[in-house]
Amino acid sequence: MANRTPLIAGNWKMNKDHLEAVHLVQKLDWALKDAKHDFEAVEVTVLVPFTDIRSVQTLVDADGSQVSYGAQDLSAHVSGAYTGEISPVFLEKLGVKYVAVGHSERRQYHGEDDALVNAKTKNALAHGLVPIVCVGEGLDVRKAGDQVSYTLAQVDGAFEGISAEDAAKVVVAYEPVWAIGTGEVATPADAQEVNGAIRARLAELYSAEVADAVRVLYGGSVKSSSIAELMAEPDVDGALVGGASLDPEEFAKIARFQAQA
Ligand SMILES: O=C[C@H](O)COP(=O)(O)O
Repeated sequence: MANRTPLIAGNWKMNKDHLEAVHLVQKLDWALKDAKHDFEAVEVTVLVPFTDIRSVQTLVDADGSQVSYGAQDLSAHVSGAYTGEISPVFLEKLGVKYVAVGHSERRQYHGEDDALVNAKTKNALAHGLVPIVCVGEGLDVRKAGDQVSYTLAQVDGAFEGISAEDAAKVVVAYEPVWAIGTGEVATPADAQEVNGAIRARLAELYSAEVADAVRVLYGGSVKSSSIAELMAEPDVDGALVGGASLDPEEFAKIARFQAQA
């Protein structure tokens, strides 16, 4: 895995209000502290609903927690007449580190295309946020055997016009849509095939150094029982975890994949 620090990111999706968020982060923090989790070795973050961010920030600050927090989306704009949108400036002021961009649920239910994903990725980078750019194919594409070309086209779109310096900061999450929330995990070989192809494409678009720096996560029904074998693949640098991130003990186990007996 070269020198990349693995990242375990929990995407809560539209779950947990701001009070429940405090409890969940507190329990996660305790579980990780009990396990003497080495945050230098494996980074842990939670992507929470916008309305939870302030509460999570207060808790993390008060507890001196090393769990970072982030958002699940951001606007492609900075300010102005964009009703309902959230500026990266607001997120940055709340201490947000990571922001998911182009999650398949945004692409599917909100019509987000590669151009918008690209604009949001640029906006995040311009305001000191680390975008977690989500890519991945649906079942029809997988059945046709076109998962690599389909996903690489999304990568090309997301990175269009982004400098090498900025590209090296981006996190990419490969999430085959057929494995999201279905209990169906891609095999480690499936994940490696596409994650490896993403890294190779970054080397073509930029350089071997940039490709080597970018963390490429896997997402889709990740559990503590599947994380170790996924992480054993050379191009899987962590996980974007949905459902299992709502259970603090389970999520802490996923984050400690290296330490598990
Ligand atoms: O962002 C997370 C992914 O959509 C995976 O969700 P899941 O772990 O519930 O399948």
